[in-house]
Amino acid sequence: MIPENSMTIVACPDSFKGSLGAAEAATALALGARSVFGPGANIIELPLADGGEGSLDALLAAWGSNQQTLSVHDAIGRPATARFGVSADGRTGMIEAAEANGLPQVSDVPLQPLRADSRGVGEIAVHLLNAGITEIMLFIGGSASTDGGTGFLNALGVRFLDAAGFPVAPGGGGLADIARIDPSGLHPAASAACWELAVDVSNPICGPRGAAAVFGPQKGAGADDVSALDAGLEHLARILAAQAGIDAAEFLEREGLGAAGGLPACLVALLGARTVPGSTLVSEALDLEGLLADADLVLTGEGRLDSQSLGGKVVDAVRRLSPADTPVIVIAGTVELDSARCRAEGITAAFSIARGPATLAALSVDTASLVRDAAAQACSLLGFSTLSTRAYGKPRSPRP
Ligand SMILES: Nc1ncnc2c1ncn2[C@@H]1O[C@H](COP(=O)(O)OP(=O)(O)O)[C@@H](O)[C@H]1O
Ligand SMILES: O=C(O)[C@H](O)COP(=O)(O)O
Repeated sequence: MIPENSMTIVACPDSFKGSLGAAEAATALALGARSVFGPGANIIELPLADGGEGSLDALLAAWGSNQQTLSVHDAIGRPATARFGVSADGRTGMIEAAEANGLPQVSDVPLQPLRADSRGVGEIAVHLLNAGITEIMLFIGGSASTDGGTGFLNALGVRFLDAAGFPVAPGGGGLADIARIDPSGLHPAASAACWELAVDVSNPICGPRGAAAVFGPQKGAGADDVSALDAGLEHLARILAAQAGIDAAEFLEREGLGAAGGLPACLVALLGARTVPGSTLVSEALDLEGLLADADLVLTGEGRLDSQSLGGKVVDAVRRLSPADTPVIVIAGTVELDSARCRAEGITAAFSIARGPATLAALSVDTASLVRDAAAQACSLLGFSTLSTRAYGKPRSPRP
């Protein structure tokens, strides 16, 4: 064991999708580091998320608060239970939208791409507003709905009416019938609240890269459904832009509005929500930059380290927020980036957990102990160079 009393190590991985949660991964990295640096090392476990699944757990862990649950409706209107969080000071509420409108929650029945809506997410928001919460963070993605956020706003009291003055059908299938949006019943605390919307994709609301064309098929939409949903979203976006005094052409092309079936569209136009990349909102909420500032070593990880990892995912946030002279080690199931690319991108080194040829199924069974061991291997080498030179080797990699 290499003793090092003053060393601070931050273990801040994403989950290994399908095989290990972020909290378990952080613990495995920490155990690996501890086995090398001993009990004196200050090891901070900080499970992270990129705004998708796991974001609620990451924030609850960091806030030290318990999850709460609420009876809501799932994407097809069935009773469901959704988790959400509230910060210890009671000011900030946190919603992981897929808890209510997630695709997995409705995969026990045939998918209903035209009917599915985001009402249940809005029901959580209403509960938070009723509790006096003034800041609401929404992590969206993995949704079953393509309704442009109309279900959400409807839960908050906004009415979407057809030409005859009747409420349109719920879901993306009703969007084309909207003639008028009536905000007169909007929850009284909604406009004054601060809405932060963490988007997991940068697609616009409609068009070939839009919510319906790109994500509709995974929600069960066939070609005709995609056309109907896309036309409905464009129609909605034009009405919203006109109502909110936003330039329609710019609104139709704005990045991120196509996340979670266009859910941001209504929130941005009617509630003034700010959209941010998911990993950015998680990092800000956890003060990742502040924690990394004091680190002597940063250990992170995820299932697969590839080019996508560098585009707004956890590893991207970690490498960008780590001080330039702090080693950043990635432990991953699959490492697609070679060493030159890693160094060029501000990752000191990346190691796969695989010790030899293995199937994903085999690696998945034992991921925690493999992560722990790979972390120990990396720490042994770093500890050796650190303690023998006291210069830490600081392999200067340019942070982008
Ligand atoms: N234990 C594991 N061993 C090897 N590869 C893994 C393991 N767990 C996940 N993966 C790989 O990582 C992929 C998921 O990547 P990940 O980085 O976790 O999620 P995402 O890319 O969605 O952020 C899986 O499809 C699989 O190929
Ligand atoms: O449509 C959605 O819910 C997402 O923004 C994209 O979904 P995915 O990240 O689960 O593919």
